[in-house]
Amino acid sequence: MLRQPKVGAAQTSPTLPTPAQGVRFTTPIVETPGIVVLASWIWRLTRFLVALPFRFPVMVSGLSVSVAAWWWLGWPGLAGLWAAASLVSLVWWRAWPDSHRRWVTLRVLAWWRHVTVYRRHWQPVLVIAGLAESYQERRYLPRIRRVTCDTWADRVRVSLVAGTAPADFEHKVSELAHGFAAPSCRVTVNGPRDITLEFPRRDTLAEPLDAFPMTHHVNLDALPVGRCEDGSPWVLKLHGTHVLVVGVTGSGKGSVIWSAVRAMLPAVANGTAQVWAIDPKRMELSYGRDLFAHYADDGESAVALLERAVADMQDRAERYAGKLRSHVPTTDDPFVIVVLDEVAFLTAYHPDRDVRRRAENAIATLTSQGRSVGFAVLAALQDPRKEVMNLRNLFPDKVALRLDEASQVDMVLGEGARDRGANAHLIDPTLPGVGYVRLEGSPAPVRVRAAYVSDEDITAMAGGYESGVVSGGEG
Ligand SMILES: Nc1ncnc2c1ncn2[C@@H]1O[C@H](COP(=O)(O)OP(=O)(O)OP(=O)(O)O)[C@@H](O)[C@H]1O
Repeated sequence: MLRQPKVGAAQTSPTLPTPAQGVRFTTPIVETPGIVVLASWIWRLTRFLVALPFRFPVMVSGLSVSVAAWWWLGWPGLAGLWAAASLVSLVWWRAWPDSHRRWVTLRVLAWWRHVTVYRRHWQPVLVIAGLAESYQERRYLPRIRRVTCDTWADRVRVSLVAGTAPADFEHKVSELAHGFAAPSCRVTVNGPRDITLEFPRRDTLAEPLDAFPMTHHVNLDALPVGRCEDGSPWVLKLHGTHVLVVGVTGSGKGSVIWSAVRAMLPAVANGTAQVWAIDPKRMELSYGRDLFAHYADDGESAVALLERAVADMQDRAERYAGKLRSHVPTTDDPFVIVVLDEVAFLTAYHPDRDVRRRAENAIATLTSQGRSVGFAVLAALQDPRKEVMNLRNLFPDKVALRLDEASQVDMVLGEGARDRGANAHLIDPTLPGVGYVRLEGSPAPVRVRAAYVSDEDITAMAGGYESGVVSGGEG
């Protein structure tokens, strides 16, 4: 029989564990004398005033000079000083706009955003988002160390409360973005208890990008295919890797594939690269058929193409064995990129089991052995689930365009990508070509948009590469 507890034998409080002993010693409550409270306020004010010139040197010196001018020269002196400062700023802005933007405009903007947005809304947003911590009935908030601005985003450097982790912020990026009225939020870890929150001020990728001009220059390790959110070029490495582009229908997978093919054209034209294309939908790649060394559009011919690529790759590997450790594209041994539109057609949807099995074997062999001998696969896929495509981990580089479900983000970009702000499932359907990638050397996903290669561009490309080249231009 269960023992009934005696009335009053075990007293528990909701916040403290059950005491081990019957007699409890507690700290007496002592009222703080008024003089101590006052002294602490005076100390804090003095500390603030002493730190002010170090924290805001330009603002404090500007204010001090203005007060001095008013004190010694009166109102006309102050007006003259401000007129002279405005004139200098105007000349500076006209003559050296970049340095003016860096040293004046963006700094004033950062100060303004610090005061009117981040400091003002910091406490309510963090408390409501659940990022304020409580300990012994006191509330602790992460502290804003600094706000900086560049042309497109605000960066808020934050000191974390001891005992919390950057992951707490990574899980709340959506709340933070909405809380500070930004289109998105990204968390970067700088060091222990030191993170930066990046809030874009506007969507820099809202406008479609035209296809880049064709040039004579090509770098297979960095093909320009679009633009990153910060305005820098988005470059795709194809030589020495394999790339999987995932996105729902209409998300713009074709623009990534065509931008890559377009950027490769100089190498295709001089014979140091070949594009082998598989186009089960017969819509996406058939337009530029003349550009491809080999082309297949049904299950049998697609598998034959893949098996031929495997045979050529193995032949090359045999020739290189013991002599060469990496591939350099030449006309005898060109770089071969196998472009596979809707790879699931071959690996999951084709009615013939034998075709599915042979295709899967060939893709697995190419992706696991092709890198060092100059064979790469660039594949597009709509549904990243394992049942549909169980080879996705053989692709070292992946691009997540608009996806159906939140859970698919980590399937494509790897564990933790969604927590770090890669909200591919929330991409606006009116922005095809927008997606997230993980760039080399950085765990944080970057938002990108592929350039749009129109049907006319493809016709021009297929019609003759030389006629479309912009001489000397950069792609
Ligand atoms: N980068 C882009 N910029 C602007 N518009 C684009 C871009 N990419 C695609 N579009 C537009 O979106 C439409 C659908 O794109 P696309 O056919 O490439 O998508 P998809 O992902 O390949 O779809 P599916 O899987 O059905 O073939 C295109 O017809 C084009 O109008």
